[in-house]
Formats: sequence, C-alpha cells, structure tokens
Amino acid sequence: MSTSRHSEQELPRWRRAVLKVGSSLLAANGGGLSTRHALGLAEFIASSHRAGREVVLVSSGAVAAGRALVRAQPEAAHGLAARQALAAIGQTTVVALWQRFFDRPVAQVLLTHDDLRNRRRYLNARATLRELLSLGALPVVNENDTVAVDELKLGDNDNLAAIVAALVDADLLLIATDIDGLYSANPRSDPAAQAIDDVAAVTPQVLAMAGGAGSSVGTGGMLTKLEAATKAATAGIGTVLFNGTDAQAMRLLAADRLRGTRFRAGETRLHARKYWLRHAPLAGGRIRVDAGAARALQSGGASLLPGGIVGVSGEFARGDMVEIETMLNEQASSIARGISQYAAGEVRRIAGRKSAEIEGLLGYSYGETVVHRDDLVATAGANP
Ligand SMILES: Nc1ncnc2c1ncn2[C@@H]1O[C@H](COP(=O)(O)OP(=O)(O)O)[C@@H](O)[C@H]1O
Ligand SMILES: N[C@@H](CCC(=O)OP(=O)(O)O)C(=O)O
Repeated sequence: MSTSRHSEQELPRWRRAVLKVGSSLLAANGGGLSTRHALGLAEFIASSHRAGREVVLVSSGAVAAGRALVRAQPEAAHGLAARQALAAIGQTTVVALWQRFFDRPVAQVLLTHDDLRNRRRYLNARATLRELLSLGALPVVNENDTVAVDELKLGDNDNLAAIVAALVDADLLLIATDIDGLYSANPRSDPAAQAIDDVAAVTPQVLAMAGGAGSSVGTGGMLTKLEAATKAATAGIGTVLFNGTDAQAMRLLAADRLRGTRFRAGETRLHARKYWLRHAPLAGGRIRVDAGAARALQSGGASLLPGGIVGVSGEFARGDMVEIETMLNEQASSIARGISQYAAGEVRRIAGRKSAEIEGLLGYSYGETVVHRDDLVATAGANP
C-alpha cells in the first residue's frame, strides 16, 4: 500500500488513560498470542507508571488465542457457543501474556453490557476499577464473552474501551491497532488514501471513510474505532489512534508525542458530566433540605451534608440518582439532583445530624456527604 504518512503532533495531556489493544496486535493471523507487539505496548505502560500515571488496559485476543490452542477442526469453531468457548480457553493466556511484563499485579476484569447499563453494577464496577488503580494493579479488561450473548454484548472492544474510559473518568482513550491511524479510505484497498491527523468531530463524512477489519482476527475495523471516539467525546474524553506495531510510534508516545490520529472531545469533561447528571434517570426518591442547605447547593460548590436534610420520601438505593427539593412558599420545589451515597433508609436515620455522627448512627460510614458536589447538579432555572 502506498499512502501518505501521519505527521507528528503533541499528545493531549493525560494522567489516567484507557489503552485498548486489538487482536490484530496480539495474534498474528491464525497463530496464538505473541509478545512481539505486546512488549512495546507494555514498555509504554511501564514508562507511564514511572511518570505517576494510571493505565487501564482493554485487551482483546481471547478468541484468537483460544482458536490457536484448540487447533483441531477450526472450521467447526465458528458458531456463537464455539466462540464463547474459545474465549474462555484463550482468556487465561491473555492475562498471562500481560502479567509477564509487570511486577505489579495484573487484574482480570470481565464486563458485559448488562453490567454497565445497570446503575448499581456500573457503580460497583467503577468502585472496583478505582480500587484496583489505587492498589497499583494493572486492570486488564475484556468483554465477558462466555455469558455475553446478543442483547448483553457490547459487540467489540473499541466500544467497551470508550465506556470504560467514561467509567474510570479517564483523561484520554488510546487505541492501539495495526495501522498508523485514520485514512480517508481503507488504505489496504485504496492506495490513494490520505492520512488524517486531527478529527474535530466524527461527522457522517468521517464515518464514510471507515472500512472493515484489516486482518482475520480483528473484528470491527475502523468503524468501531470511530464509534468509540464518538462515545468518548460525549463523555468529554479525547481519543488517539496509533500503530502498535510501530516501535518508533510507541517510543514517541512515551515522550508525549503522537504519530497517528487525534479525535477531539469537543465538550469539557465537567460539562459532559453535568449533562449526564441532569439527564440520567431518577430513582423514585426525594430528599428535602432546609433553606440554608438549599442556598448552599444552588450557589454551587457545596456537597449535601446530613445536617441540612429535613426529610426523605420514597425509596432509593446507594448510588441512585435522587431529586433534591426544598419548601418554597409552602410548596415543595425541586432545586437539584444528584447521586446519593446512602440508601433512603440510611438517610432517614442520619437526617439533621452532624456528619461525624454517621458512623455512630449507622455502625458504618460511606463518607461525610450524602450527595458529593461532583455528583450534584442544580436544576432550578437551569437550562437542559
Ligand atoms: N479509513 C480507514 N483508515 C484506516 N484503517 C482502516 C480504514 N478502514 C478500514 N480500516 C481497517 O481497519 C483495520 C483495523 O481494525 P481491526 O482489524 O478491527 O483491528 P483491531 O484488532 O486492532 O481492532 C486496519 O488494519 C484497516 O485495514
Ligand atoms: N472479546 C474478544 C475481542 C473482540 C474484539 O473487539 O476484538 P478487536 O476488534 O480485535 O479488538 C476477544 O478477546 O477475542
């Protein structure tokens, strides 16, 4: 293929990133997993760790690894159940492959769409991933292929990586693949394809550039990478696409330089988060606060503490989105919404009390705020 090259540019600043590594990099066509390209990627992760950065790895390769391990009757292993069995066989080698490069613990995290759609499971997955990072572990995420049938499936790891990036509040999504970046057409079939360095937004024209997978082991091709960049952008997270087979591109990355394609986020992360908070579905419950707490919440910057709470109606669980209201001219009026750190029954018990009393009243504490300011958005008079 004779194509133009991507030029070198600055890598967006980041402190926590999700790095997605495709099957095309880990398994040569038909072969088992190979360390050939994984080594350069692992060196990049290690140098990021040394710089005090955090990385969540989303690694494909289970099906390709399983296929190579089974070998016999490759043509029989194409149905859904067979793919699921191959993923189960191959997944242990995916994790083992990464563990061999690191002294720090490597943690296997398998997720399905259902885990991420259900608010409570989403929060649990988020808490576990944050805990893994604070323990200094390298989380290695893959789709839980053994249980993920059609309606539970995310379908591809590019999209999974974008969702994980939002889940862990990453600053950047890094997608390593077997091609230098985005081209105006699939360069494997169009030698005149032009390198695209910078994408301000994934428009229909950009989507039209995408072709299918380049290897027999890759799944989504460029389209799923563009979908992932769009998802990440909605969460206020930028994406970069680069060639994981190019040792020089990897070294550049460790020096905060990119040769590949940069997709911009458009929105700031804070703005994206506030948008989500404003539009996420509400649980049935409401927390009523006194005038002082209402003023503090509406002027912004304050968390909701138990002391300002005067009542609770309805039921909700820890992690649910609740409406916060106050009495105005003898009428209950909604002023904000946010994620409650305590279930309705717990809030009833700590309402009106000091934060320091929570542990004594409940026998445990999830922290001194009922709704943390990062999880709270004022609604009264706010534009959607
Ligand atoms: N417009 C395009 N620009 C670059 N690559 C493209 C484009 N359209 C299709 N592709 C193909 O996408 C492939 C990468 O996707 P895929 O094979 O699914 O890899 P992975 O396993 O890394 O997810 C490239 O090898 C290339 O053949
Ligand atoms: N969960 C599958 C990967 C599916 C997938 O998206 O693969 P790829 O397009 O190579 O990133 C596996 O581990 O084989």
